Amino acid sequence: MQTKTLRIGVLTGGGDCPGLNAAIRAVSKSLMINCCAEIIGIQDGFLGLIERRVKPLNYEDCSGILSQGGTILGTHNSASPFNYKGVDVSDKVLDYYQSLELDGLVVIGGDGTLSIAYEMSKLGMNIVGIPKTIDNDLMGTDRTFGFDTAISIVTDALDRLRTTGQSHKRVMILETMGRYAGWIALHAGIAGGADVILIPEFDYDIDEVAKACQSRMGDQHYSIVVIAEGAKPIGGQLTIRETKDGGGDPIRLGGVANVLKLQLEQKIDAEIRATTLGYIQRGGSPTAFDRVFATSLGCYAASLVANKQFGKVVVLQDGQLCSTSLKEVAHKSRIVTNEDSELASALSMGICFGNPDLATKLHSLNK
Ligand SMILES: Nc1ncnc2c1ncn2[C@@H]1O[C@H](COP(=O)(O)OP(=O)(O)O)[C@@H](O)[C@H]1O
Ligand SMILES: O=P(O)(O)OC[C@H]1O[C@](O)(COP(=O)(O)O)[C@@H](O)[C@@H]1O
Ligand SMILES: [Mg+2]
Repeated sequence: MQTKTLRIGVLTGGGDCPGLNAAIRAVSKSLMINCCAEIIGIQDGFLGLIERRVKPLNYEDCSGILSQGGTILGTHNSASPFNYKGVDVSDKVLDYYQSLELDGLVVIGGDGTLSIAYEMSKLGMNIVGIPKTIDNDLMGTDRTFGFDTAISIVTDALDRLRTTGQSHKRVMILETMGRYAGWIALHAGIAGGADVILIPEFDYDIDEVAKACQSRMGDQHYSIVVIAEGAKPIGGQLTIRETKDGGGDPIRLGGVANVLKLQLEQKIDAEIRATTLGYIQRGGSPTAFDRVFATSLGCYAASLVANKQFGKVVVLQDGQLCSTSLKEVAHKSRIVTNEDSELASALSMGICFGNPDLATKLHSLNK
């Protein structure tokens, strides 16, 4: 009796990030090598399932892409089957999935894409998730791929801002991405030796920030401030770059570095310059760490598919790869908490977070 070839779809959804091609390559090659699977690439995330655009991926398609940024499949960060131009087309997406005769679908995405994946799995799709995003804000995993590359890019930018800031005796502000989570700013801020790190999790007191910058002006004559795009002053508003219609969160953040510059100019006697790094943070080649991590996640996902362990997402917990249910990660977001060990290190190094409550936390740690 002839056994049916396994047919597996693969899609990448949400904002692109370095390592997507490494993950596509790993899950596809691993399934081809170990299960003789046929791989169907879904184009542009869930939009490809809505608009019925797919292309078979062969072994050669998945070769030579390990170090490439972006995604060979394309992606989309506002298309949802549950809200496509205001209409719920999830039943049509399910019909299309069935007509493709797929045995399963590997969804490489962040919190938004994996929330869609969870809802589609409840309708009957066999889905395995792989966590990606520069934001590192996915619940249930200690890390997502793309994050390491993003923080190394931001760290490099901070090293460069330091030499120009030092030469001109200026306050240099750098704005990072990350939506409502401060992971990129926190980790790159530590790696880049920032004096001030402002993140969405803790609203900042402008007087605290001004005090930290002013004291550095008298001593070192320059200072480095890292601010996450989702940070805001106590009692203030988010800085919104644009709102986009479509599914999910319509808010696109951006521009807070300039807001902070204007606020600080009222408070301190120093020249201030603001830089917004933007999409540079998620373009280009992944770091060696992200290549290895994305490869491991892809291979683990392939083994879940081979064992028909659907409704799961591969995660990293306490240094070990394992899986959790899509339900555990859907409709949630992981942010920096008071208990975070890197936050504690930063506080202990005297980095200002513009928040007196956090300084109190440090005092209680030292008691
Ligand atoms: N909580 C949610 N529930 C359902 N769908 C969501 C949710 N959040 C976002 N989405 C959908 O997922 C898309 C991708 O989310 P986004 O956060 O941009 O990317 P990522 O998958 O990288 O997190 C959004 O545009 C939206 O259509
Ligand atoms: O590409 P857009 O629509 O401007 O979105 C920008 C957002 O995407 C990100 O780069 C990545 O976020 P996701 O991983 O959720 O897609 C955020 O850091 C940023 O706020
Ligand atoms: Mg997201």
